Amino acid sequence: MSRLLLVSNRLPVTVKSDKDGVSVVRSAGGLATGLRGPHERSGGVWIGWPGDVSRLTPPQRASVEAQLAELRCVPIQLSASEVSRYYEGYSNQVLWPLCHYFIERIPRQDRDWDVYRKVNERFADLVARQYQPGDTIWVHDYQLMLVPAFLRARLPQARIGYFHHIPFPSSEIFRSLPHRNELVRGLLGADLIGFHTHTYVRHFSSTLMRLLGLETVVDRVEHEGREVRLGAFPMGIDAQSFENLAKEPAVLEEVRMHREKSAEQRLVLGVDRLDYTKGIPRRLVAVQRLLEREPAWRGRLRFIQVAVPSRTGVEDYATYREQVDELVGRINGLYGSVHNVPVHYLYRSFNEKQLAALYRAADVMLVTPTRDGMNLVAKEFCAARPDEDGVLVLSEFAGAADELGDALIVNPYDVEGMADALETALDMPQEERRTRMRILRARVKEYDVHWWVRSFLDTLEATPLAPPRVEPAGAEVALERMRHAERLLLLIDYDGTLVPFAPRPELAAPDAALLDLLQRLATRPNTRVHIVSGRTKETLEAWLGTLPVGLHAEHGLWSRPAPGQEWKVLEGVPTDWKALVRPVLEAFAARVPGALVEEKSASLAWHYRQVDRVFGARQALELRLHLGEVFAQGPLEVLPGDKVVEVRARGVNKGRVVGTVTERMAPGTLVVALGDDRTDEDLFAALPEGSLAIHAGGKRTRASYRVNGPTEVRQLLSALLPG
Ligand SMILES: O=P(O)(O)OC[C@H]1O[C@H](O[C@H]2O[C@H](CO)[C@@H](O)[C@H](O)[C@H]2O)[C@H](O)[C@@H](O)[C@@H]1O
Ligand SMILES: O=c1ccn([C@@H]2O[C@H](COP(=O)(O)OP(=O)(O)O)[C@@H](O)[C@H]2O)c(=O)[nH]1
Repeated sequence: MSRLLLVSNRLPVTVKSDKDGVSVVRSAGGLATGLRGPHERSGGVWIGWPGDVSRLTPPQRASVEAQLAELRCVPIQLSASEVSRYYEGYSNQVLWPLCHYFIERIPRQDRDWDVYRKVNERFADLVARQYQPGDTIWVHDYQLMLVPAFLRARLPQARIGYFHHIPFPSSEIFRSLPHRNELVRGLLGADLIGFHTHTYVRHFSSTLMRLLGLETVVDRVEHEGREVRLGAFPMGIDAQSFENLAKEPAVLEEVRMHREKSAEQRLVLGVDRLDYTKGIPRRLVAVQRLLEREPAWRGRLRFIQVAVPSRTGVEDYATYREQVDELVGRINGLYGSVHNVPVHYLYRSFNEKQLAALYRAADVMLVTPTRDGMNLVAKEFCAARPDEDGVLVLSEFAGAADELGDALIVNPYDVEGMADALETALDMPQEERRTRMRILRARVKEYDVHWWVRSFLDTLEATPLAPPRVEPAGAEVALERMRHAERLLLLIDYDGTLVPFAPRPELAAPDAALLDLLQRLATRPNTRVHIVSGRTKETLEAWLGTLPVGLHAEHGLWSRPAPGQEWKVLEGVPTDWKALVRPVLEAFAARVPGALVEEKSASLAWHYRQVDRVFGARQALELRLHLGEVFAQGPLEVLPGDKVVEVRARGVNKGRVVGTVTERMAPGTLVVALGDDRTDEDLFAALPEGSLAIHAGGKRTRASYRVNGPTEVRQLLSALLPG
């Protein structure tokens, strides 16, 4: 088992200071419990912020550090201003509302981005200092979205996982963020990116497509020559511990007291941080609605709402608190009596034991956030019900709803519907309560926090490590070999390699500098140049025909080895299929604005560069599936290219060119191939041993060298020329 380096904003500890000195106490939460075992067993460390220790004296600080080291925790020191801008500012006032669909709550000026970025970089520096080869790094949550990419730059070979604990919103929401691309690229530094639900994975995939044009194939995305995996790992709780608590005599005694106080009443419970995502006001209004429309429930219902103070330094939370206070007052004013009030509002935090007692005492648990990444309270309630009683009313917008379908699922925006669900829950026959609770408990107990940790780490361990990436120094090495070769044979692709992509195929004509470069290369001593392209022979002839280079069109179907010579075609390549395929491509072009069909002598291409990214990618996939089904065993190949789907006769590929041009090659010739897309991989695969393959771009490739697109290709080729 490799050492596990855990990285989170907060360390799983609390630093307490009193008259007896300072002590570092472990946190009780489920996440800390679930991760502690693997972390300690692996001999790894946990890196994060220990909280504000600025008021401690130097000896107290030394004591804290020693205690942290004992717990295998490595603290990062954050100044008060960093906490206020990176944590309270960017994390909690920008990313939090954004991911929970509250864009209107984001401040108009985003002043804290720079600090967020800087603190993320500091985290990465600290992790890199702790890292030893073979370690596994697991970064947690939205406060640290840039850390994976910062780490990847520092530790190209490291195994890095990231888990997003809050919702990942629809791409339509995410794209409203000014620094959206940096954040998404930050996550892509990881080998595995985990979310609670498939919906969040789907949102992240479409964000990748919309913002960066990256396509997810099943659960994989290619980015900068690496494969990044995405997955849904619904987080669980320490179910056994809640069950045990709920059976403890002291807890059962507390349960008895809760129930005794409301012997004639039904107990309804809500437990949340006081956060605007938790849907507390609408929940209160739903309770009010039930009392309003069903007088029989008045005096017979006791709603305990625990609201844990949270982010009290952020203004929105203070306003929200006032709103909740006011509502509670209004409902109690309306439906309270001298003997009791319907809403018991407790603005404070409870420990797990006290919570277990409340959970076990409740008849109905209301968990109705408007958005929630998972919601652990819902799961804790089930775990704390070994009596198989109690009804869970759960918002469809909590991640937990994907797993807990046997709860009463409600839309938290539909107040009337919530009042109905509350009434259904209160009236539910015992047998139904038991059946539902049994199923809920089975799920919560099996897929607990230990399962979650294991399944994420197992997937991360099974993810192939990023292949060693040849950075620009690699191109330097290639250049040295080219310079020292006795003879050079250059096989160069055109679009995406020598010229950048243009909106339409006919707009990618060579510029004067490129023509000059190719002319000078082709007349360099002992150097031969061949252009190997998917283009038609007419286009290559028109654009490059006067140069002293070999031309190979339509992926090697046509070849013209030198100027003045005849174009030769591969014999026996069928073209009769075009009449069948053309109408299909045309139909797809007609329904996809911006798409176009290009006809070549023995192939057809469906282009979608000018189509909306997400729609284009989907249609391209549909077209490929459709053609694949129709022509499954036929004489055709359907090739995905760069914003193009090409259909051509099977067996015609750029690899064929290699055989003909190297046939009478003089000894001491170094063959060098340069290309950017899938069709160039055929060329690379066919190269004789000892050749150089250079990929231009960020895709996965069999080439051993990589440069960054046409500008760097041209620089590399120019460096072969004198002066
Ligand atoms: O083998 P290549 O030389 O790389 O040619 C591949 C295809 O290139 C052309 O399409 C691509 O370039 C166009 C101009 O920049 C761009 O508009 C299009 O989106 C790209 O896919 C060409 O039209 C195809 O026939 C070639 O097969
Ligand atoms: O008085 C309280 C109320 C809640 N919690 C804990 O806080 C966590 C809340 O997690 P959840 O996923 O429900 O919501 P979050 O607060 O993370 O948005 C749960 O584990 C609760 O047991 C607590 O310790 N004391």
